[in-house]
Amino acid sequence: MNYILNANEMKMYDRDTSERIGIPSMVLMERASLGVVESLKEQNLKPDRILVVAGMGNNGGDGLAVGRLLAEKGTEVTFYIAGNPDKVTPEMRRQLLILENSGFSIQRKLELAEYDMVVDALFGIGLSRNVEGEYLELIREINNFGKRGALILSLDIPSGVCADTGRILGMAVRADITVTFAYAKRGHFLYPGREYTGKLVVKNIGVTEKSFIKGRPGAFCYEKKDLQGLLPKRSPWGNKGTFGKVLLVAGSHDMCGACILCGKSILRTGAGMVKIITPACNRTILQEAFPEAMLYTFEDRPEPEKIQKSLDWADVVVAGPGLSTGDISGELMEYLLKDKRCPMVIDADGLNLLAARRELFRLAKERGGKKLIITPHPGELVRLLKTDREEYGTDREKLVSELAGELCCVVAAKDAATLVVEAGREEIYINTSGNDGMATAGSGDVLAGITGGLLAQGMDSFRCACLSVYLHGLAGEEASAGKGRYGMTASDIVEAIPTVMTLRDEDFLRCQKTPSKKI
Ligand SMILES: NC(=O)C1=CN([C@@H]2O[C@H](COP(=O)(O)OP(=O)(O)OC[C@H]3O[C@@H](n4cnc5c(N)ncnc54)[C@H](O)[C@@H]3O)[C@@H](O)[C@H]2O)[C@@H](O)CC1
Ligand SMILES: Nc1ncnc2c1ncn2[C@@H]1O[C@H](COP(=O)(O)OP(=O)(O)O)[C@@H](O)[C@H]1O
Ligand SMILES: [K+]
Repeated sequence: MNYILNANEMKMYDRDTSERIGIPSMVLMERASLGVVESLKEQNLKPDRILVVAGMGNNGGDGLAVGRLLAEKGTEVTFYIAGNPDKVTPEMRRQLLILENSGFSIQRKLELAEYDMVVDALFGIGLSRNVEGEYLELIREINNFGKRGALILSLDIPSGVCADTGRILGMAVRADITVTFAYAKRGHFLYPGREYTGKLVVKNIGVTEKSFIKGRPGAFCYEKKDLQGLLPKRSPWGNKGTFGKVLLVAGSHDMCGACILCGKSILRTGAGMVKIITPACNRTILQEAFPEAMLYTFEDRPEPEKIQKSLDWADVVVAGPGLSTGDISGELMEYLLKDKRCPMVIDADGLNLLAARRELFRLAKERGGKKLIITPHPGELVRLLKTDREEYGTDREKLVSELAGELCCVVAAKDAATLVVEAGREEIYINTSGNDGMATAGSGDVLAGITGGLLAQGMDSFRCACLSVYLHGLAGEEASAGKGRYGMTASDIVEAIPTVMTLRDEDFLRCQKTPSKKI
């Protein structure tokens, strides 16, 4: 697990490290710059001629120090500074003095020569408003150097990207590599900032969790090395009942594929059994395409006793994929929501039904608590909140939290960077796995299946939703590695689930012994 910080958190921890713990900020700056040089070495990058574009803040200070360290190693460095000298920070002033004392010249007019690399040190996490005037021109120039073939290295965050939201404040540098310090920032992972960040490298500079005394970071993500501690334990003497029975209520006359994609994902994730409630027209195709599933198929309308019996059997309910929003589906959802015994995952048309019928929304809210996970895509989220896409674009995190609060549940708000939020929990999960190949029909059904499969193995709702989203993204990456982002389909994502959940035997055994991580 890794923390993802906003600008205020980073400033607070930087300050604590220098003022309370006592590591001088010039030392932190030197470590940051040494980290940048080290990361160039790690990536085998040996630029001969570089341009450093520095602002008057501490990000600029990092830039001058990086340039100085590279010059020591023989790189030809051109230093350029922008901004009002009256606003220079003490650390940046000191860096300027060091350069002056070392005999370097510093330009105030940009030299349009050829460079192998441009170091973007104009703004870091201190950017607080839209970029204008001289800065706008500079960012355009830096991007032009990039278009002409120079490698663009951003320090901490590409200048112009908002560290808290990933929004572009006027215009931003398009980096090839961003080296950030201590922890990744939200803007590195939230779009469009993620696209501008390029390859992200995080370097330790001496700021640690010891500085979290005034509050922990509000966001985190998972990494591959966490899987061992996160995957549900398997009992060696378990049977298919031990690993969970999932009731999948999905599919309709024209949508059978959703049952298959979702149902297969449930079993591929390790749950023991799946039973599908779906219209009779889907019976033959399901038996052929998905022989592992048990079925209750109905002709005109499902019998309440049969639904009841299925609910008695189930450990977890997944409802919605391909369900359609007709009256029969509405009735089915009502039965499912009224039975509050087992945890439930609602996706797709299940959510559209909640949005269209306030009574169902109310029933969902009543069963909330730890027992409900919803997985809306942006369109479903907007429908549920009766808002519009414009508001979604303005403050997505606020809307997702609002929805979690209203339904008292866990929301996995799907998007290119999926967020997971739980009602009453301050910490949010920001997903970092996956790629645009996953924007393909049925991909969401796979996520609903993974979530149901993990929930059936006894995971807590919030951790289950975070892990499901992460695994789903990893399976998407695996699918694109094989089929490419153009050609991959949701079925490829299903088939990739086992690969991303496979631990080497020794890791698997260790995973059984390590207690599950608390977050
Ligand atoms: N001890 C520390 O504080 C450390 C800080 N470090 C670096 O310091 C950076 C943060 O430094 P600062 O807080 O000085 O901030 P920045 O260097 O990011 O720049 C902020 C400066 O730009 C001005 N500004 C903000 N938005 C503007 C706009 N749109 N147009 C024009 N001017 C604008 C601000 O008023 C401020 O003077 C980090 O990103 C990181 O690179 C690192 O050296 C690690 C240690
Ligand atoms: N550009 C992207 N990068 C990463 N993940 C993506 C991207 N686009 C879509 N996804 C993921 O793909 C899934 C699409 O789900 P959804 O829209 O519900 O598809 P469907 O309705 O076709 O099943 C979501 O989990 C989403 O997070
Ligand atoms: K920068």
